[in-house]
Amino acid sequence: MVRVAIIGGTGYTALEVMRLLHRHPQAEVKVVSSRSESGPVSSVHTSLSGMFDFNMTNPSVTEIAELADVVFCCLPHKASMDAIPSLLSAGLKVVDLSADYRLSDPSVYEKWYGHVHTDPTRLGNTVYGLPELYRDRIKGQDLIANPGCYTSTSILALAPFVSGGLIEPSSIIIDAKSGVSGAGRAPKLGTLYAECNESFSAYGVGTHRHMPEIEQILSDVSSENVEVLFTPHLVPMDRGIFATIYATPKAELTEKQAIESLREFYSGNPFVRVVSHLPKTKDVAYTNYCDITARVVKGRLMILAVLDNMIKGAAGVAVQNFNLMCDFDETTALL
Ligand SMILES: NC(=O)C1=CN([C@@H]2O[C@H](COP(=O)(O)OP(=O)(O)OC[C@H]3O[C@@H](n4cnc5c(N)ncnc54)[C@H](OP(=O)(O)O)[C@@H]3O)[C@@H](O)[C@H]2O)C=CC1
Ligand SMILES: CC(=O)N[C@@H](CCC(=O)OP(=O)(O)O)C(=O)O
Repeated sequence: MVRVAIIGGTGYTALEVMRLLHRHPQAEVKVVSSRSESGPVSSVHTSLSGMFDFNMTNPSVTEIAELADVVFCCLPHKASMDAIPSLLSAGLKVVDLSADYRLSDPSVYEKWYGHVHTDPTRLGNTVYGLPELYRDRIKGQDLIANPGCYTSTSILALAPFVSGGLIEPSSIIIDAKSGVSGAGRAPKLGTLYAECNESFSAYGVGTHRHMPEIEQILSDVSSENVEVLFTPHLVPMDRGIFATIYATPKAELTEKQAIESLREFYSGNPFVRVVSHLPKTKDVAYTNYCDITARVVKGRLMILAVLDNMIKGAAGVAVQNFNLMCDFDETTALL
């Protein structure tokens, strides 16, 4: 049995990690750490009643290392890189759900996140936890940088086409929409009910920090430098990401060929479903699936992809990475 600690216990992704690990036969959640709460886990996350009734605590790193083997670090970026070096030094394995270890260049991190990275030597040496692309590298690692929700949707949709050299690498436009839980549980003006309900807004136009993350990974799987225009939108629904992506094929491409390229690339990958219908966020809600299809319209390629931001976009892929790190079946607790 692998002993697990979860840090940032009151947050949304922590809740989803707990819900998934509850049915994991080889993992036991021993610690749920919180700065702000000390009562039973199930008093904060009432949907976990009867499942996690022990108290949240705020243990030291040494205490966590005595009680656990693997940490799911469910903190915001910046707080995460403050916590992770000492967790690793204490011999713990870590799945980091934040963005702190995803980018490989400290100066790119500083530019997009607006502060200096305090653990820069690990950037560029930490494996990006998208199993469909980096499965073999994830196995046996001590630290995994779990991908973002918009980024997973966009990268999974585009990887087959950029790696196959099928599209112009600077022609890509990603129009992405997220449910409100993507912004986390901490109260913010923009996610108050009266601000976002019955409203649909774009944000971070040209400045969103997921743009360099998408470009870094797509350039890594392609032989060319990939540049994208990425625009996120907030949609008044609880959960789900929908990405509509446009790109110019390098040579004539039929819809059948485009869908076939997706099918070939994801053959043997249990959590990417290449579908022929137009996918909906409800198709993947509460699941670890990413559903993708493609269309060719007026000679342009359109790729449409959906996933649940808190499962395949965060906690689900984190458990997938945990399974790979611990040499368990990748699908354990996820199907
Ligand atoms: N929500 C989503 O769909 C996705 C989230 N992510 C990433 O996962 C991470 C967690 O997200 P999510 O669960 O939604 O976030 P939440 O805001 O819901 O929860 C984060 C938790 O971290 C703790 N925390 C907050 N600020 C600090 C701080 N400054 N120092 C230490 N602890 C802090 C709090 O827990 P406590 O008070 O209990 O200590 C808080 O509840 C983030 O990095 C996020 O960007 C990634 C993909 C998708
Ligand atoms: C709706 C919403 O606010 N979404 C978040 C993205 C959440 C996520 O996946 O991001 P990280 O893990 O990279 O923090 C945002 O735009 O910042």
